[in-house]
Formats: sequence, structure tokens, C-alpha cells
Amino acid sequence: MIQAPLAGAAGSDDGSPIARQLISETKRRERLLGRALPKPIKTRIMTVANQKGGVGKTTTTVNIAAALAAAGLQVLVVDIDPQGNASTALGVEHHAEVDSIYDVLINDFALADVVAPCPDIANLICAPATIHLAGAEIELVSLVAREQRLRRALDTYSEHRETSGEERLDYIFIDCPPSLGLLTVNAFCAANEVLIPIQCEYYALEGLSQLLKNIEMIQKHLNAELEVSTILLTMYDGRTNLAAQVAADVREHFPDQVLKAVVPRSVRISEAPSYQQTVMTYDPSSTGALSYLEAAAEIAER
Ligand SMILES: Nc1ncnc2c1ncn2[C@@H]1O[C@H](COP(=O)(O)OP(=O)(O)OP(=O)(O)O)[C@@H](O)[C@H]1O
Repeated sequence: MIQAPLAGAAGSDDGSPIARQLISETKRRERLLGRALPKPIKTRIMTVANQKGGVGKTTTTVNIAAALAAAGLQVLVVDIDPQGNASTALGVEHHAEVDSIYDVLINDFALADVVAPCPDIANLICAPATIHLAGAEIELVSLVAREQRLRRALDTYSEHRETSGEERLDYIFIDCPPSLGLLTVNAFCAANEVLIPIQCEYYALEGLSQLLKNIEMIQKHLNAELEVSTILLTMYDGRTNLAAQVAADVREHFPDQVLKAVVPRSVRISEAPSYQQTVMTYDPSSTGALSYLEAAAEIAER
């Protein structure tokens, strides 16, 4: 006699849609949490940029960085957004008296003297931004090698780690402000890759051509190594046709750059910064955290 399979039994295709979804979510968690990721052959320096505001630059920076660090990789986040939101989300002090990336860019401080460990995440350090950075765009104008100051600081820091016997950094993420001023130019000159988060909303591609033109100028005149390697779709709302349409458009224009992983619009992601946390530590098994783990794994395995 052939027995009917139990509804919702693990491994069965005959359970209810909810049971099937729970099983696939559980499998997704098991697959992603605690997974080791490959070390890159040299430090990958990724600038997270989009001059459009509020598209998820900071959220992407801190969560991808935290996901890679959780997988055992050595990661530095450089916060060059005067709002200092990446420093906040990583739980790193950044009040006006703290030595910060402003001092590195303007006062020639060594990066080694300003980086701080993130309290809740092993292998992750952060160069914080303070309010002083708000004036740095103007102060940079009159300085020697104004576009290359971050690059030089990162080079010196890498040498410092080597001579002091510290492990080489695997990833550096630079969180940019929503503008294409000298701070962002410094980030482009210091990086070898650009990661562009794109919000799945109206006008998602607005301003993107200007951003790409600026990157081309940087490639031509200041940093030939730079490439737009990665695009991440963020704040995806699966209930709307619009989000699906935007995602399809972006994939059609940038088939090689867009990650398969898509970050959903998620309350847990938006709550985490108010607890000075990334969603990785705030709710590691939430769908938001899992999507960032997937994105980080894709980046590491490319
Ligand atoms: N996937 C998401 N789901 C829900 N809220 C999100 C998500 N990603 C980001 N947010 C929220 O959207 C707001 C903007 O995100 P974020 O600060 O990362 O963008 P940004 O591009 O860095 O902004 P800015 O241009 O001001 O620097 C924040 O309040 C953040 O918590």
C-alpha cells in the first residue's frame, strides 16, 4: 500500500505552502550561518557609493562588513560620511573629541591611531567619522594631493599592520556621503571596486548615469584600477510590481554586476541602528540578516 506523505514533513514537496516556506527558510539559515568564506588574494577595497540619499549605502556597508567578519575575514570600515551613521551602527564612539577619519584626512594622523574595534563583532574595526568631517570638503580643497589622502593613509596602514605582525586586512569598505564631492573622490581614488546599492523604488536609476560618468573620469585621470564590480538591490518590497520592475530593469542594464541576493525591505534592518547594532547581531536569523549574508557570500566568491 502506498502511504500518503505527511503534510509539511521535512523534505516533502506535498506540505502546505507555509510549511514548505518554513522548511526552505530553515535550510537557508543552516546553509548561511557560520559559513566560512574564502580570503581574497589581496585586500579588496570597496567604495559604497550612490549620490542619491537614503538608498541603503550605510546599511549595506555595515551589514556586508559584519557578515564577512563573522565568516572569519579581517574587515575595516572607513566612515567618510559626516553623518557618522556607520560608526553608530557599529557601536564605535564618534563624538566630537574622538580622533577620527577627519584627523587622518586633514591633520595627517595615522589611520592606526584612529581605528577602533567594533564591540560586538570580532575581526571588524572601524575608522569613525565625527561632526568635524562636515567641513572637510572645503578644507581639503587647499591641501596637497587632496584626492589621494585616503589612499595614502590606507597604504601606510597596510604597511603598519605588516610590520607590526597584524593579520592583513581582507576587505576595506568605505561608506560615502550622498554627494560626489572631494570625500567621495578620495574614496574612489583609494578603492579598487565600487559597490552601488540601488533602492527598488521610483527613480531608482536617477542620477546613476552621473555617478557612472564621474567614475569614468576617476578611471581616466586618477585611478585606472577602479571598477564598478557590484550592484546590490535594496529595500525590495516583494508585494509590489514596481520593485520587480526596477529589479528587472537594473539586471538588464548591469547583468554582470547585480548580485543575485536582494535585500528586502525589513523592519529588523531599520530597527538595528537605533540599538547601535547591525542586523547581523541584532537579529542574525531574520530575513534581512540572511539576505546580507547571501550578498556577502556572493561578493566573497566572485
Ligand atoms: N532593507 C531595508 N529595509 C528597511 N529599512 C531600511 C533598509 N535599508 C535601509 N533602511 C533604512 O533606510 C534609511 C536609509 O538607509 P541608509 O542610511 O543605509 O541609506 P544611505 O544611502 O546610507 O543614506 P545617506 O544617503 O543619508 O547616507 C535608514 O533609516 C535605514 O535604517
